[in-house]
Amino acid sequence: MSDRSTLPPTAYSFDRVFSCDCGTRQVYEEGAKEVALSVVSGINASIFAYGQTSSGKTYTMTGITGLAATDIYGYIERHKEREFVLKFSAMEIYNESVRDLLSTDNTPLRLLDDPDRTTIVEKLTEETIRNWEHVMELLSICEEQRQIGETSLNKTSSRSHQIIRLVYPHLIRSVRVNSSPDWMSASTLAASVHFVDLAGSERASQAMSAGARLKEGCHINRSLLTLGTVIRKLSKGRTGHIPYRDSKLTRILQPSLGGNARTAIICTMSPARSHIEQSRNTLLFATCAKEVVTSAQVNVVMSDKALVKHLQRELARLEGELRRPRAVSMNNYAEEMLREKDGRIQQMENDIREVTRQRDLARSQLEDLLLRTVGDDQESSHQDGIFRGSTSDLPSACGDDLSVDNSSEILHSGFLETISPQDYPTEDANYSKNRQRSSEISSGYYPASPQSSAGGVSSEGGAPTRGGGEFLSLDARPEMDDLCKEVQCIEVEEVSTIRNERSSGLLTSENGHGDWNAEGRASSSSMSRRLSRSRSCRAALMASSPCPWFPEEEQVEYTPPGKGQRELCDGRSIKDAGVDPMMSPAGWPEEFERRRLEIIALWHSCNVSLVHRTFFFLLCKGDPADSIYMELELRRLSFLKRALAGGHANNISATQTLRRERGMLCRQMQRKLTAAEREWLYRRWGIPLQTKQRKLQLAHLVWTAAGSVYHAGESAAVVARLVGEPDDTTKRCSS
Ligand SMILES: Nc1ncnc2c1ncn2[C@@H]1O[C@H](COP(=O)(O)OP(=O)(O)OP(=O)(O)O)[C@@H](O)[C@H]1O
Repeated sequence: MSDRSTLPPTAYSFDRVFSCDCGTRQVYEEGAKEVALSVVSGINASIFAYGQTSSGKTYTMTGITGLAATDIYGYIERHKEREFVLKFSAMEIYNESVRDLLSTDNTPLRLLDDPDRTTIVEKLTEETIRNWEHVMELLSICEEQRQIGETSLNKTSSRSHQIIRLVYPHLIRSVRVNSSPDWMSASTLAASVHFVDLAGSERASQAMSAGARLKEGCHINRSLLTLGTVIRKLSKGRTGHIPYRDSKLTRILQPSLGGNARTAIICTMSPARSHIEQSRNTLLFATCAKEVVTSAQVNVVMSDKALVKHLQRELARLEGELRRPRAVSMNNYAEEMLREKDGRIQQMENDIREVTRQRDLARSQLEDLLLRTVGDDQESSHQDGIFRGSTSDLPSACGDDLSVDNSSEILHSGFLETISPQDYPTEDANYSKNRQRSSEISSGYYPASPQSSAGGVSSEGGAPTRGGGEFLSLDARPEMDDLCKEVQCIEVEEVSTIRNERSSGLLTSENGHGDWNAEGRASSSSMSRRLSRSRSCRAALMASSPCPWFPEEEQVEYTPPGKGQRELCDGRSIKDAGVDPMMSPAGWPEEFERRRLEIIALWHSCNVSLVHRTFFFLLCKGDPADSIYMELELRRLSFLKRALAGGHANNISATQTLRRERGMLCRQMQRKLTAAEREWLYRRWGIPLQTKQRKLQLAHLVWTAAGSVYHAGESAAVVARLVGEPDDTTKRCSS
């Protein structure tokens, strides 16, 4: 008794079952066409015929191959937009040798493995199809070339496995590949369809083979046995080793059996009762084959050029994606930076415009002021017969009407006369007197310190001469000019002209204290304005200082801005001239002190020229009109400070200039001061007389305290003494 579980099933189910009288076309249409035409979509296809000898495999496959080829070619004809190449090749596996059916050369072909795990039949002929007739011609060639032999069952029994392959690479434009978001402008699909007519699967005994036929049968059965094993294993789920390589048939058909292909297996059977065993085997084979699952997919093949193009596009896309988030943030950052820069540039432009406007305004006011004061002075000199008077003459001869030139000169002569060797601190009486005097004079400017009064102005001191009051020697001038470059110059041609005019009697002073008028206003447009002169205007240019080197009369007397006195030299009101109209007269002294301290601190931090500091300091003494110049200076220095902080200005250069300037001061001490004067200065500045580098020390002491008005005044006095001369002072004090 046999075990029921080992018995073959009595019923089988398949996709299609065709009867004996069913035509090949129907088999093709219902069982093979769809699979065969997969190739035009880029999917590999395989159609097998399996069955015992003489069951009609060759008959069926010949028909199906022809019909499929016709349909494929027809499809190509209907789709002219596709560039295609249809290639035809055919081989047979006879006695485990692969032979090219399109070649007369019977040399067995080698099988090679390629990296895609497919098997390549080396040197297999591939015919490019020209037309449908060409396909038919090639099919007939294959039929003729195939090994056939007579068996007991089939006079023309196929003794080999025939594989006809149609390779269908074709170019398709605008297809979407692998659900990629990018449409490829062109892609090449490459697929092939195999038409496999297997040799008969009968047993040798049944075929009653002998001799050569028996040998053939052994090989045939070996291949079919391997095929059956592969199919059976694949039907169980691809676990374990699949023995594709055990036969050439399974090696070549590997992609069609369980890989990337749609496969149709047509099993043929003989209705004869005598073949029931073979029929059952065929049914079992078919049942297993039905369980095999393949993984067919569209095969996209690109040319190197297309591939490079595609990869470049893909690379650009990925780079773009990578860059996009950063680009967005970078763009935001860059935009923010640009906005900030634009804002700064705008601010700087506004500052420059404002500073330029105020500079021009101040310059014109100063020029007017100079015209008036110079004229005043010259007129006074003419009237009193004093062109460059001594300090002793000043109170009586000039009174309030000191000109800039004379005041500057007096500044120097006052120093030399006042700080004459006999007046030096060795003269204790004068020293004490001067201390007292200086304290009085320096009200509002200097702290009452012993030093501030040391060597004070000897306004009561007789009639000193101008001994030693020489100006810079010629060889020192270029150096000075160089160092004073940044001090803006007032062009004094006009002043000279006026001097000439005045000397010819065009301008006269009405009195020593009151207003000036221009008698020649009709002949001189520049002088046509009635120039009102106030003590405040004069003070703006007076080199007055609490320093003891300057006479008492030179000290600026603070004039609170008020009605009638808030008028500038050119007759404009302070408001018109840019002075803060909101500034109350009462608040100006405090504001003046605040601004002056601020300016001194900025000079220090910006390494501003000592000469510039000196003249500015000496010029701005608290007159309300000074607010213009001080505001201008503040803006200029603030701008410079920002530029230095931002690296837009050369601080090193400024430092070097400052160092050279101090060197110049050191040399000027030797040139312009007597030994006694120098000694007095050393004592005053606390420099031991035994020190070797006394002059250098002093030069490096001036203008070094950023927060002391007193120190600034002392420094200004020293520098003015060393570098100043009337004309230079006038020229360089535009700011
Ligand atoms: N459906 C059919 N209609 C008419 N004749 C058929 C049909 N199928 C097969 N034949 C005929 O049967 C004979 C054997 O067929 P075929 O050669 O195709 O068998 P086979 O399975 O290929 O045999 P083998 O394995 O020995 O090559 C042939 O003469 C063929 O013309």
